[in-house]
Amino acid sequence: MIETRLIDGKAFAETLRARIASDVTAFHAATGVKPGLAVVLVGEDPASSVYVRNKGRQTLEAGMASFEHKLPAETSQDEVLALIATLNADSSVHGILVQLPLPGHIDAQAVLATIDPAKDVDGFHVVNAGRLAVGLEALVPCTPLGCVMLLKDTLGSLAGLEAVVVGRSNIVGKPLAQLLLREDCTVTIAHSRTRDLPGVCRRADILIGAVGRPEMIRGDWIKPGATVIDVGINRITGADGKNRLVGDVAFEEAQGIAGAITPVPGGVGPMTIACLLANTLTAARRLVG
Ligand SMILES: NC(=O)C1=CN([C@@H]2O[C@H](COP(=O)(O)OP(=O)(O)OC[C@H]3O[C@@H](n4cnc5c(N)ncnc54)[C@H](OP(=O)(O)O)[C@@H]3O)[C@@H](O)[C@H]2O)C=CC1
Ligand SMILES: Nc1nc(=O)c2c([nH]1)NC[C@@H]1CN(c3ccc(C(=O)N[C@@H](CCC(=O)O)C(=O)O)cc3)C=[N+]21
Repeated sequence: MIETRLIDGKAFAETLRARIASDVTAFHAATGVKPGLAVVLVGEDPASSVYVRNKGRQTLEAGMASFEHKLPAETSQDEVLALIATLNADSSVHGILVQLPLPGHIDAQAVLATIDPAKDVDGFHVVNAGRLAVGLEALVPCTPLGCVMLLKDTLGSLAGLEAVVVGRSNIVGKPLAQLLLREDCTVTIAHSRTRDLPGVCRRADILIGAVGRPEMIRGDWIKPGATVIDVGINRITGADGKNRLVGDVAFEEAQGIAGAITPVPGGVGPMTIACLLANTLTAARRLVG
């Protein structure tokens, strides 16, 4: 039996936010500019509302300005594009985040393409995705960035390690695979058509769950001693009738097998917000020059 280490994303994120806050103070003193983050939320997704509220509070705590644009679900695509054009032109806004998913009548790719890549703190614009892919300086998606920070803190160098990323979305799986490649991992991206997923996962020194299926990754899919990063945020109703959050990994089963694992909540989620603030400061620095 292995003693499984808990990777405390919440504590790591608190330390990171404190460092960002002091960097913001120094940046403001040197330039007179307060970094500003604009968040655009279309419709009333309850999970998104929680995320937006947490982000807003932590943005202010970091000494940044927070601009929240909550639009009704029936807002037209043209209205959203017009708002983004206004934010692109607003010199007090250094970061723009459009909360996903958007309502079905809005083309998310068209919306993301309208964001000024220099203000694209989610790193979802094709310019930033392309720059990451070819190894140029880019704004990097927050969740993957947070995952790699936790991995490097836990393992030191990642060079040569076998990494398996389960999930290939543009917001998590694909950019995370790019970052792991940049860290010299040997990367496998698995998805819903992967054959023998348990066997593929068992090869991993670093196993990432980014699927969105509660506790799909079982204990016996984990190589003993592997480092497990659980990106999944799934709200389920427990046997007691109460709602709770679980990840994509069967956390209890992983105990005694994984070398280290992130919990849900308290793992990757808080890192996402901290990295969003870090990206906003980075964007402000580059925009102000
Ligand atoms: N902690 C955080 O900060 C964040 C957490 N999340 C959470 O991470 C999870 C993933 O999010 P996201 O990437 O947006 O999700 P998507 O739904 O966009 O992508 C899910 C991926 O998982 C794959 N998949 C689905 N079912 C299976 C299966 N049975 N076996 C293998 N692969 C499967 C899909 O494969 P295919 O492509 O073949 O369909 C797809 O590539 C969600 O729980 C989400 O809430 C997301 C963002 C931030
Ligand atoms: N444009 C865009 N960018 C995103 O980064 C983005 C998005 N859209 N849409 C939704 C997903 C999801 N997401 C989360 C971020 C933080 C927590 C988080 O802070 N979770 C905490 C608390 C969760 C709780 O208790 O409710 C935790 O896991 O400990 C969760 C989920 C970002 N996403």
